[in-house]
Amino acid sequence: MRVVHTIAEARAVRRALPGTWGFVPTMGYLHEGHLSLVRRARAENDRVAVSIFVNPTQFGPHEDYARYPRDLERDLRLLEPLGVDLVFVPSVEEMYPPGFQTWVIVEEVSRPLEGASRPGHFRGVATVVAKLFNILQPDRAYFGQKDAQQTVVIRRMVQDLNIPVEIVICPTVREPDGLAMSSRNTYLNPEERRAATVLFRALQAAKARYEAGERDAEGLREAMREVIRAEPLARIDYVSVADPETLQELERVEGPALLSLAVYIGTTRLIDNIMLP
Ligand SMILES: Nc1ncnc2c1ncn2[C@@H]1O[C@H](COP(=O)(O)OP(=O)(O)OP(=O)(O)O)[C@@H](O)[C@H]1O
Ligand SMILES: CC(C)(CO)[C@@H](O)C(=O)[O-]
Ligand code: BAL
Repeated sequence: MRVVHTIAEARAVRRALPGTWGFVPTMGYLHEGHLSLVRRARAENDRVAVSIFVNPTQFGPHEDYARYPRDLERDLRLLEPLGVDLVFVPSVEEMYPPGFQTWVIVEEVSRPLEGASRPGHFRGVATVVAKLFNILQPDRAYFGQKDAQQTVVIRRMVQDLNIPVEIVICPTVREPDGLAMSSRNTYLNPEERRAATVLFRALQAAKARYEAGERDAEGLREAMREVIRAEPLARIDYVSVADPETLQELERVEGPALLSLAVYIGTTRLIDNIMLP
């Protein structure tokens, strides 16, 4: 497993090792969700690259960039047994040298949901992912369904900019009590950790109402809100029942629907989603 910090070294390793390349972009502090992407990439490609980069341009000025958890040694220990060929760990200066001024903006699908709550977030995500694709030139890239809007934004970018990479979306890995794995779960104290199951419980409540015949999208949103309001440590940022491709809010659920939500547990903001039917 080669661990490199510069773009020149990453390109050299990529060029030296023949075969198909799978790529898993991450912000590190790896958990089983990330590792599931790496295993899938390992199974489907001759070579696997992982990037670890806490990308400052996708964080708002009042977000958690500075305190985002980082532990490179632990991450490398977790990756070593998985058969990863290349780990790319650039510095901020390597990715954004002085004079940097070019951005990738995916317009419509970046606007609602996470984009509305985190202005500029998807500009940062799309730009860094485009750069990583250009540097590593993977055949396939692996993303988690947990960040559902991110998968829509990246797919759109790849299609619109003719980037020759296949985007593979992998299922959300959960804790036994349903909480979606996230590096941000480490911010939760024990009481908040118990309360954090409210995201998955809210999604399940809406799903149950759908299965009981509810097709009014507002009825499904209300089912989520009821569960979250009953949890004193939780505060709703948004609940959504949207078209999975356009991400526009639905009035009626006649076909596939993306149920998603963002909830503050104390000061920690968590997201989750499921697809219907
Ligand atoms: N529970 C999960 N199951 C499957 N994939 C996941 C899970 N959590 C994160 N991923 C995916 O791993 C990739 C890297 O995500 P990232 O490093 O931001 O992890 P994270 O734990 O989601 O962090 P955050 O705390 O920022 O939400 C993304 O494609 C993301 O969707
Ligand atoms: C795709 C990504 C690594 C870009 O910084 C990030 O948004 C993430 O971890 O999901
Ligand atoms: N979408 C995962 C990375 C982030 O929250 O900034």
